[in-house]
Amino acid sequence: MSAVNEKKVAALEAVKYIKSGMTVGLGTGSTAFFMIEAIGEMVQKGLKLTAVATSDETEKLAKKLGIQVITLAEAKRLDVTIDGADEVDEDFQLIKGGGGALLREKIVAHNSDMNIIIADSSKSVAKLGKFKLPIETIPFATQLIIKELEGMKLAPVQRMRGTDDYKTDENNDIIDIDIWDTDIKLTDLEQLLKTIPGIVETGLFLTTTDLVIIGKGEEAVIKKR
Ligand SMILES: O=C[C@H](O)[C@H](O)[C@H](O)COP(=O)(O)O
Repeated sequence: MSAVNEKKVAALEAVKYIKSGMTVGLGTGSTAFFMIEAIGEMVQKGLKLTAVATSDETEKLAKKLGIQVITLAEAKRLDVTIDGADEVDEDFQLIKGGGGALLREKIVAHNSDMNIIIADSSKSVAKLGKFKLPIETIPFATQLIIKELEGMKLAPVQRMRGTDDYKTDENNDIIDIDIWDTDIKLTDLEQLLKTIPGIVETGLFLTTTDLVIIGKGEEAVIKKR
């Protein structure tokens, strides 16, 4: 079965956790797309909910499908957030941010009572780091941060869109780094990166995930923390 179908299988399983009256965090990306589409159909059929979007792209899609989008400040707290991931390991640790939405995604995850990650089977890994870890940086500091990360042997590469610097929804830069060979523990690496002024957030989501739903063939494999 194709990755696209596995994404859909996982998404359709995840939306079963949504109940009427909930405030739902909507993730970003090609897997989250199927979840948002399914929620749109549920809303069309009369389900009442409010949603907080993790990116401009998601907000646009949700509104188009008739989902009521509110701000995080209005929501105050979310019942459940459903989002994709670039990699997920057996300890519910993730790399996210392949689509550049990691900052708002991490804020929304932090403010949710439950976080469900949906992914196709290719995202499930024994060890994180084949996927380059995105980190979001303030443009003022980006070039110096790149130098610092080079010194840490993390092979930083600034993300580009054509010939321009890639910009996030918060108008920041993304640097993708290679953590595969690092012997620093992920929790220590996260802490270390966050001590560098100008690094706003990293794509390491180490503690927020409660439930992982992997589409494997026609089946949805559910893993609870
Ligand atoms: O910035 C993007 C998000 O973290 C996505 O959830 C992640 O990149 C996975 O995206 P996709 O479902 O398209 O593989």
